[in-house]
Amino acid sequence: MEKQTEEKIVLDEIRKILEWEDPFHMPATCDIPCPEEFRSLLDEVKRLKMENYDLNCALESSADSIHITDGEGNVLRVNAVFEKSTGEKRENIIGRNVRYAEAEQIYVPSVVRLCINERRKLTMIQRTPKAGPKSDAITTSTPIFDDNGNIFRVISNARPLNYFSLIYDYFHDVRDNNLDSPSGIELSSKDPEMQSLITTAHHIAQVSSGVLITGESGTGKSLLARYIREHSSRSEHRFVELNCAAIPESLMESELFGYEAGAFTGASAGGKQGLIELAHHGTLFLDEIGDMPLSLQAKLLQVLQNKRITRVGGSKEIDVDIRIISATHQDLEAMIKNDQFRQDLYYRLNIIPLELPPLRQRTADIVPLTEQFVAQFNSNNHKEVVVSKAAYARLLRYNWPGNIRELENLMERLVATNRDGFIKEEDLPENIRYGDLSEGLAKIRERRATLPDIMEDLERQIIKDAYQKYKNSYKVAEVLGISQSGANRKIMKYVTKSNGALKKE
Ligand SMILES: Nc1ncnc2c1ncn2[C@@H]1O[C@H](COP(=O)(O)OP(=O)(O)OP(=O)(O)O)[C@@H](O)[C@H]1O
Repeated sequence: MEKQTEEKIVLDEIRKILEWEDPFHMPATCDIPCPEEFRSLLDEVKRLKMENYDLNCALESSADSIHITDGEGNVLRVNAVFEKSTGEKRENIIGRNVRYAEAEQIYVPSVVRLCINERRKLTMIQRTPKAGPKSDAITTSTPIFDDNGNIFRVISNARPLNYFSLIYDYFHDVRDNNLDSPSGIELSSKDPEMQSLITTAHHIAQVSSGVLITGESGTGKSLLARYIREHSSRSEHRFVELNCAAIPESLMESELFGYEAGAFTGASAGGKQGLIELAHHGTLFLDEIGDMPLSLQAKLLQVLQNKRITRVGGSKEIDVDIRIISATHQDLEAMIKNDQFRQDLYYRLNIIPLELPPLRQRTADIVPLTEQFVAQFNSNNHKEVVVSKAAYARLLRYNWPGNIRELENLMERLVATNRDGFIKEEDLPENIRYGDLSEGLAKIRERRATLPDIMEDLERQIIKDAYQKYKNSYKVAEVLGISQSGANRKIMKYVTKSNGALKKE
């Protein structure tokens, strides 16, 4: 056969394959009269057609909305879920730029646009004002680079937020207010000061400025740091934590900056990345920053200024992009006055100060937090313990020097050791039932109680306790060293009032 005729036959065949709608019944190529090399070309075209069919099926049957653009943000492809969730027909969006979609409120902000600007993979919540809040979706846009480092494609996939709430409901039975926290860090409060702090934390999560969290031990500084990270655009990247008080000074430098092979005796042969390097593009949480030695404070300041580090024993400078959240229970300003903390570093770290109030100033949160912990430990221990009203009253009066951690630990112990399903006043430790002298003094200082209030409180507890134990006023009088009539009067005052009539002795 003539070469030209052969080529025509093959070209016709290729056209047929490409136009074939039903991939399962593509034309057979074995009986086409042509040389072997052309036949294998036809087979390759068939294979590509089939592969394209598979990819289309994958795209169209994906549960996520899929959206593909070129490097300029011009939309090339979207799938059926995209059409369904945005209400936009594909022919209306394909060929247009993502800025059009933003201007038309189809999706805002365009994660593709931000991804092209920042030249990195981004995950963010993308709102869909035109289609309504039900279609707001968590969207990941991934840039694909060509050999010259230019963005060639941006592939985005999005899943509506209500999908995550379904999963949440499945595991937690009930929804609560904290679903906006993607990986489940919950921060809620009934205390107005704390509520405004949570709102601020939410807002400032988006910027990369340094945050300094202050507050007494156990107030939730680490939790707040994680919460900020979770709501930031860095949430896809690492959250690296260093407790400056928990690591010896001699190790802290290599821990933070890493080291090159053979930098010091005992250094591992291949060298090691430091925490700052590990946190590249992410968040570095420096807990107990007040314990960072002065020499390292100077080095940390350099990192913040130059955005570069050099490993211990190395000379190469490595670029780093980190956000630092630091926390302390110490008074850094006093430390600056005593030359224990560098003022210049303090200003760098403290661009956004967040002060966590102690639990004793967030009394509105004591009951909800107790309920939350009891529910959590009930579920861990397969129990259904509840807290009595009187016990709550005690918890509310206590000074909570150990803050939320103390409350959490106490509830863990009380639930685990509980036998009758009821946490009563007398199950609480003595310091909570009676308070201690310093608690009383603090209350007086803060004008939350007067001396007579505190004395009466103490007396009430002592009488109630003794009566509960001995069940009659004679014994109470004897044990407490008071007259029987005095004991009777006090029992009438403190026990009868709350318990109804005194039992006949
Ligand atoms: N708002 C909150 N809701 C529920 N649990 C909380 C809350 N805040 C703190 N906690 C819990 O209290 C405990 C102490 O919190 P965290 O470790 O964050 O405090 P901290 O201020 O960093 O303590 P430290 O100063 O000792 O490092 C943790 O177990 C944490 O999960």
